[in-house]
Amino acid sequence: MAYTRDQIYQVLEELGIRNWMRNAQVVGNDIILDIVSPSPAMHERKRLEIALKNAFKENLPEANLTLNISVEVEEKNPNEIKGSELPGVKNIIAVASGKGGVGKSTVSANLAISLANMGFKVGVLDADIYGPSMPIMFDCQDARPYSVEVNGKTKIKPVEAYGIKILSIGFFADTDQAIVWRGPMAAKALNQMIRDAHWGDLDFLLIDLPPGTGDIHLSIVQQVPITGAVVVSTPQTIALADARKGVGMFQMEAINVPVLGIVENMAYFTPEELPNNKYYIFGQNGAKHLAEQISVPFLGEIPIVQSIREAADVGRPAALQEGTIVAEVYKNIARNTVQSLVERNTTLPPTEAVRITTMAGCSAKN
Ligand SMILES: Nc1ncnc2c1ncn2[C@@H]1O[C@H](COP(=O)(O)OP(=O)(O)OP(=O)(O)O)[C@@H](O)[C@H]1O
Repeated sequence: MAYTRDQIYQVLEELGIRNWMRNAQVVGNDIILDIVSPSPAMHERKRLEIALKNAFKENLPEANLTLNISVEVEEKNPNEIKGSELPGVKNIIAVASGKGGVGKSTVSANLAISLANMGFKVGVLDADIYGPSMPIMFDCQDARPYSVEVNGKTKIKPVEAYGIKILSIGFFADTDQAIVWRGPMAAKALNQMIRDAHWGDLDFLLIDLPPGTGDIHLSIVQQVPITGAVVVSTPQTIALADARKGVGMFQMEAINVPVLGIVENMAYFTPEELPNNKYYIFGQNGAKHLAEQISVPFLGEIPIVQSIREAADVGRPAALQEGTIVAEVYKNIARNTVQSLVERNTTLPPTEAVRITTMAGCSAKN
């Protein structure tokens, strides 16, 4: 069987690394590929090699593949924004955690509501392919996104709940199906949700990432120009170790996404009958200290509150209950996030930063 160049491009396209190819020679089944890795790190080149071999084995099973992977590190502007911009979307914030179950999705949902309460136009992309929770948290499990014609192209119209535009893999595939997807397939589905969506005008698109530091993360940071990342952790030592890795991933030379800050979730518990008592179940100030140690902003702490869990389960994020202590806590984190973002945006064209400055009532520190 003779493979074509187009088939090779297709495989690279699906992996999101089409532009890393420098040369391809195809003679019948023999394929020789020259690929450049943007990272000099050995383990990343190894990971790239494995991903390529697996993808070719799956898509072009007869191919005799020879891979020449070299390193080509671009000179980077520290404030560079990667990927092509999403039309109408001004800031893209990735919400990440190293460890699973620390409350990343709950923080994403409530941060979205708090930003909307501040007057921003907000969207949420649930990229947690293996455990999409936004449909439940926004009480729209049964919703299905419509398609709309935009400039002659068919686009996906995000579902809307509480004024937030939402897209989740949960709207398209049942969770069991999504779980068995391999990296490139999941990445492709995500890319489609990002690129083929008609988000309209958004001040913020929050991307709720899966826990950990894996292929999905790499794929997203390559596909979209992420303005900054928020990392969520509990104060517990094992969660902090993973949060540190999460921050490290964004700060890697090849990824280079500014970290807007760390949020400490489940910081303490206060029983209703003892409102002045604080019990530091997972340890005290762990995430705050981590933020200080690695010199990233600390965005705030969220206590363990039963109503936060209940609100998530009934699909009405707790931040919607304006005037409550919980809503204030999230509002404070939203303000600190915007503040951090404004500081990050000072190096972008002034109109962007000025616009956000005016709307949030926050200003950049000089
Ligand atoms: N501050 C809080 N107080 C009480 N319960 C909370 C709080 N934050 C999160 N929870 C609850 O903890 C559980 C885990 O939260 P969530 O699903 O947001 O975590 P996650 O980090 O996104 O998980 P995953 O690893 O599955 O993506 C949920 O039941 C949620 O309702």
